[in-house]
Amino acid sequence: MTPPALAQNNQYKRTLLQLRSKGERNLEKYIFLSSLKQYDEDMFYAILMANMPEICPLIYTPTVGEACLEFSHIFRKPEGLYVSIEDKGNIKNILKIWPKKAETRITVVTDGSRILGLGDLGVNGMPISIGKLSLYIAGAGFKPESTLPICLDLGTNNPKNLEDPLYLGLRQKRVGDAEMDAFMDEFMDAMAEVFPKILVQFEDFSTEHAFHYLDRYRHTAKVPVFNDDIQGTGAVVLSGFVNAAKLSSDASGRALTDHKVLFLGAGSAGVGVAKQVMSFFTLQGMSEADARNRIYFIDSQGLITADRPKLQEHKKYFARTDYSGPPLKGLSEIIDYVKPTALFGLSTMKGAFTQEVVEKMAVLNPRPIIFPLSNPVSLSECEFKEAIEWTDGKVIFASGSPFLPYTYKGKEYYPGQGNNMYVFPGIGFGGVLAKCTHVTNSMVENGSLALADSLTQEERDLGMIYPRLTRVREVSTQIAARVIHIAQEEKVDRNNVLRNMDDHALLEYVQKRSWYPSVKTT
Ligand SMILES: NC(=O)c1ccc[n+]([C@@H]2O[C@H](COP(=O)([O-])OP(=O)(O)OC[C@H]3O[C@@H](n4cnc5c(N)ncnc54)[C@H](O)[C@@H]3O)[C@@H](O)[C@H]2O)c1
Ligand SMILES: O=C(O)C[C@H](O)C(=O)O
Ligand SMILES: [Mg+2]
Repeated sequence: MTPPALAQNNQYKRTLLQLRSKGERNLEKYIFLSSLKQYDEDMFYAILMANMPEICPLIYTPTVGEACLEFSHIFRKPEGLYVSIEDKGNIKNILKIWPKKAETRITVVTDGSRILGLGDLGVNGMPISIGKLSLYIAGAGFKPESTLPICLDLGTNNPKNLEDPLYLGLRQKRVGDAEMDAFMDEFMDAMAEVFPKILVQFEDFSTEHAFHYLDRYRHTAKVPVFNDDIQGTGAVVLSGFVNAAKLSSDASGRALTDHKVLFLGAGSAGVGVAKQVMSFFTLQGMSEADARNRIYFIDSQGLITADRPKLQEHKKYFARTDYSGPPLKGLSEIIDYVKPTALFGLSTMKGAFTQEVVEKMAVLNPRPIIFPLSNPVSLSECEFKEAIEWTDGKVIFASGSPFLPYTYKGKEYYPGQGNNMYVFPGIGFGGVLAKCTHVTNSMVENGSLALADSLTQEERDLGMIYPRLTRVREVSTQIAARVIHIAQEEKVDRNNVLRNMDDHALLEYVQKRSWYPSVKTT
């Protein structure tokens, strides 16, 4: 008989106590949880799932950013697969080393070149792939053995890495584009051969490569592919905007079609979000051109206009053709010109939403929508507390990284977390269960709308625009079911068993296929 002191529930409480005894030392908590995952996976997921708001920021954003910065120093044991440029010509054999080939269904692949807003971290980006896959398991119900974290080592341009004697990756500068293309083509072919049932999520590639490889593979690869920073972020922000715009319009009396969105930051995330946010307008009957017209972009040089010489390809679509005055540079003057109802930050510029900027938004709008989405929290364009105080509690807020609720003038306010973690687990799970051949735009868009619809009345009454993190499994199930439905409509599904199921039956099917840890937490 198990002695009472070793009963599973006590071991759960004991492990939590050990974790919490580390106080504010979040990186140590990350290391503790990472070791726990390696020696008692069930306990790790039980703790994560039962304490999502507390543990998620430790294994994911923002602490995962610290873990990446320190990865070559805190590394204990490999948890994923590294594929290096030196493996070129032999990638298939490297992939075959992975022990659980038959079970593998989902991978997160990064090349470490743009980790959160922290820049090129090389193979120190591996914790991003690991953290995202932990959320695929806890958030959606993938079986742990079906997940494969991958970090590609194509060199690094970060001098800190190159000088660090403990750096785990290749000590060389990044290879050029032609060499990278050839490597990626071989890698993608090998992935399809070794893991024919896999769905590939690209993560934290630098902006040009993020767009390039999504375009290159999304229609042609033999396995389904999506880019989380472009499409996942687009989906999560569209969802938050759908709910925020209604709240804002209720206060202002403005039509939903009158919203205007100003973006600070025109990288893969900003442009990905804008493309998705366009469907907010087109779903209300606006033309593509009119929807695009509701969106303005600022990059490091100011308002993006079409007459700017040498404009990067991914910025051209949203470049304004209706402004011809002297270049507008400062955020504050651009707000005066645009008069936006919503301000989104994907700029990696800490504090860019200053008091002046936020107050201006509150003068223009009875309920301004302000989303500082840059990660980790140290790069957030503004803090929740600031946004509440500077708008006298009127702001509709979502940030990329988590903030705590804040009490202002006796009322408690809840920040939204506009982080792709709310959607990628459900989109991936739906895609894999449907055995989809491709991840289509409509699957992503509907995943987003399912998230927007998932708010409970209690959450709506509190003015929330995203569901509570404690409900992420339930919400991912709804997203996954909707994604399967759309995959069927678009005929990219291959799972005949699901074809005749109605929405209720699909939801039940997804629930039944979700994995849970066996450890009891209560
Ligand atoms: N919330 C989420 O779920 C989520 C998802 C993806 C990315 N992000 C975050 O978005 C940020 C951007 O990611 P990215 O891939 O687009 O990176 P990126 O580096 O390609 O883009 C940054 C953009 O910000 C602009 N910028 C830089 N300095 C500026 C300044 N002073 N003024 C105005 N614009 C400036 C750049 O010109 C560029 O257009 C990162 O912090 C990332 O963590 C958040
Ligand atoms: O990793 C995150 O927290 C979100 C996003 O994918 C990012 O790159 O910032
Ligand atoms: Mg990312």
